[in-house]
Amino acid sequence: MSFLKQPPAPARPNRCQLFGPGSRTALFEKMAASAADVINLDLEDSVAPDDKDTARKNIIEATHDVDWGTKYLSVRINGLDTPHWYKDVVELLENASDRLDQIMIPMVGNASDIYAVDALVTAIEAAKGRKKKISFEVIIETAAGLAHVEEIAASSPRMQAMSLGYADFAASMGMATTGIGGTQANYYMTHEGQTDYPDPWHYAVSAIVAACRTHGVLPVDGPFGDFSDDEAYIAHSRRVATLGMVGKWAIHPKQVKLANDVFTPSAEAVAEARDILAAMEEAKKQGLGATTYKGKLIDIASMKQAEVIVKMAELIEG
Ligand SMILES: C[C@H](C(=O)SCCNC(=O)CCNC(=O)[C@H](O)C(C)(C)COP(=O)(O)OP(=O)(O)OC[C@H]1O[C@@H](n2cnc3c(N)ncnc32)[C@H](O)[C@@H]1OP(=O)(O)O)[C@@H](O)C(=O)O
Ligand SMILES: [Mg+2]
Repeated sequence: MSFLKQPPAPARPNRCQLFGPGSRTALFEKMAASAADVINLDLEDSVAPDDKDTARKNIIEATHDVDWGTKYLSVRINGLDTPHWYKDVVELLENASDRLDQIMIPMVGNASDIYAVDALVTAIEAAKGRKKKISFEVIIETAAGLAHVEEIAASSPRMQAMSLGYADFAASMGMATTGIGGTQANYYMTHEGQTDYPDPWHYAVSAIVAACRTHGVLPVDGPFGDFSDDEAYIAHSRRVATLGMVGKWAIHPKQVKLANDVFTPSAEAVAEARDILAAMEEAKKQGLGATTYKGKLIDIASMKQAEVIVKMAELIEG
């Protein structure tokens, strides 16, 4: 291991982040009753420009009036290139109840964006005597955000999670698609009559996971727009879970179970991980650093892989 230690990510389940517009108050109780670990009340893209002030008032009231149970309650503010964001932060932090856990900052391009929000949040917390320090999550959804992903992950002790925002990311990168995540019809390879569809998002997902794991931040996958296609949502979730992400957004309640199923280690996976740890304990007693499990090599690195799965399962079991 390098002398540079990899800090642990926040020890809380983050399998699914259910989004809902702050302008649709009828959804709030349904969101609170869902099985999502995280709730994202939205002031940005799902709220029309004329509804921003009403949505902000609705969300502030919902932090007082709705029972959010044990969910992690996050509010997505507007981007720092808009005339709304400072009002989002000031009015939320001056009026929302202590139930508010987190602010989601969209369209982040560099660490200075986070510095600006952190300075404003810190001042209001002090002025209002807020007890609970607000955590941050960000969306990587621009070319600049991806180019500066590591400085963003390291930008504030408040940073807890980082998501990939597919629609804005595709637009910012100039990608020839209007799809929000998933397989893209024109991103294919052919060989001797066979057609294969590789993953056009692979680099962005891996870059976010690497930056997050280096700085102890939760890597999360963003939206999947076609909520009629469960199979594609599951396939996309399995790919990003394999690459190290801990959860995915739901833009419709039917996606919550799909995400929870993929990002909750299966009983078989946990049992196998525990078997691997037991086999390595046995090997250690015999002075061995490597042994076999089901005919395959396992060694000290396999223990770290197995510990990831066991720790996640124990975190979710609570
Ligand atoms: C694109 C990137 C993003 O920013 S994504 C995040 C921002 N977008 C959102 O927050 C959208 C959230 N979803 C919705 O607003 C709605 O789900 C919908 C507009 C997609 C569909 O609404 P509707 O037609 O009302 O859905 P149904 O009739 O199918 O609803 C069935 C049932 O579920 C209830 N419902 C609907 N949505 C939600 C929800 N989000 N949470 C909880 N419950 C919900 C609905 O009321 C019905 O309930 P009922 O059965 O009791 O009637 C972009 O930024 C990027 O960069 O990537
Ligand atoms: Mg966006």
